[in-house]
Parts: sequence; structure tokens; C-alpha cells
Amino acid sequence: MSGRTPSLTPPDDAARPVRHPEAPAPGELLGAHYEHCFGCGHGQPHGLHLEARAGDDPDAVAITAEFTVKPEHQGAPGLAHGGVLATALDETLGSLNWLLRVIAVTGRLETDFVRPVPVGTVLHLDAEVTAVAGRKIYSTATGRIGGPDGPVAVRADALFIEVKVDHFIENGRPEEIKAAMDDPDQVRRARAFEVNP
Ligand SMILES: CCCCCCCCCCCCCC(=O)SCCNC(=O)CCNC(=O)[C@H](O)C(C)(C)COP(=O)(O)OP(=O)(O)OC[C@H]1O[C@@H](n2cnc3c(N)ncnc32)[C@H](O)[C@@H]1OP(=O)(O)O
Repeated sequence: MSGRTPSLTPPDDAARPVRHPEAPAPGELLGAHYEHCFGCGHGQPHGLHLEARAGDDPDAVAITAEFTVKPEHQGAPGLAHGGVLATALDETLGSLNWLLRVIAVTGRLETDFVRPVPVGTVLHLDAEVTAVAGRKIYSTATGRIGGPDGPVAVRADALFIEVKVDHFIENGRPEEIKAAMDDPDQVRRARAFEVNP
């Protein structure tokens, strides 16, 4: 992580991340954490519809994901907007917390844009948690074009902070919070994560 701000470097006493015993199996699709999420929600017409899978190595807290750049994601003519690419990285990194069974939000995200990403490209993302220190989860991601082993187009390092369900209840707009809390699957999933160590 050379060149990163100090807050993205785990402290010396940080722990190795441990995949939760009930985490999705290697290769399993994670699905959307919230139907209207801009990153992964199936019910979000303007979203990225990013699809993430649990990584193949059972000892790593890692995932892979794919996102197809559409015309509505342009910044410059024919090229993906940088903010959209940062969102894809953020969403991929956020999905890692599913394997820890921890609810967490992005505290810090540092992104390198290495190559332009044309419309129509499939961005192949992989991400891994590198360390955990209390509520702080350190992770890193890369996005490649031209195939899963193609050249790196974007990369990011991030710090996620663990929160409780109350973080969303206290800060979210009441309409959406009520709808989410009326969905028994959403509530069960969120509360199950909350009580896990
Ligand atoms: C019912 C619905 C359920 C839905 C589930 C959906 C889940 C997922 C959705 C995912 C969607 C996709 C993902 C998204 O898009 S998530 C959306 C984007 N992110 C946010 O909205 C987060 C906004 N920020 C906050 O709410 C607070 O600042 C948080 C909660 C993050 C921390 O405030 P809190 O008061 O709780 O904690 P603290 O201030 O005592 O800090 C604790 C520790 O962390 C360190 N620190 C903090 N910030 C930074 C920073 N920027 N750089 C470096 N370090 C930082 C801090 O120094 C301290 O360290 P230490 O002193 O302990 O060593």
C-alpha cells in the first residue's frame, strides 16, 4: 500500500481477517444487499447492477465482481466516468464485509485511475480484506479490462468502519427505512449480521 495515506495502513497489532463460518461458499453469488442500492440493487434502473461472488480461496476474505460499462455511465465521450468506476470499487469492497458477516460503511476510499475504460467494457474486479483492527476493516481492490487477467484499469484501497443497524435507522430517510424494515428478509439479514462477532 505504498503511497497511501497513513490511515489506510493497518496498525501493527491488526488481526488477519477471518471468513465467517456461515459466509457464502467459494464461487457463490452474493446477491444484492438492498434492492435499491445504486451499486448492486436489482430494483435500481440507474444502477451498476454489479454482480459479486465469494472468492475461490476458502482461507481468504476475497471476492470477484463484474460490471459492464453502459452508455449512461459516460464521463468523456465513450469513456466511463471516474466517479462511476469509484462506485464500482466501493461496492465491490463493501461486499467483502458480507464474508465477515459485519455491517460496515466506507470511511475512506483512495482510487487510482490507471487506464481509460471504454463504454461496453466489462470491468473485472477482485477485492480482499487485508486486516481488521477493532471496528476498522482494511481492504484493497483492482479492476481489470479485457478479461480477468487483463491489464489493471483501476485500483483502490479502503477503510470500512463497522456500524450497527441503528446507523441506518437513525440517519436514513424515514420512507426508505420504513420500507426496508417492513421487509422481513432485509431485517433478518441485517440483524443476523449485527449479532455475529
Ligand atoms: C436495515 C437496513 C440495513 C442495510 C445494510 C446495508 C449495509 C451496507 C451498505 C454499504 C454500501 C456501500 C458502501 C458505501 O457506500 S457506505 C456509504 C458511504 N459512507 C458513509 O456514509 C459513512 C459516513 N460516515 C460515518 O457515518 C462515520 O464517519 C463513521 C460511521 C464512518 C465513523 O463514525 P463513528 O462515530 O462510528 O466512529 P469514529 O469516528 O469514532 O471512528 C472509528 C475509528 O475509525 C477511524 N475513522 C473513521 N473515519 C475515518 C476516515 N475517513 N479515515 C480514517 N479513519 C477513519 C477513526 O479514526 C477511529 O479510529 P480509532 O480512533 O478507533 O483508531
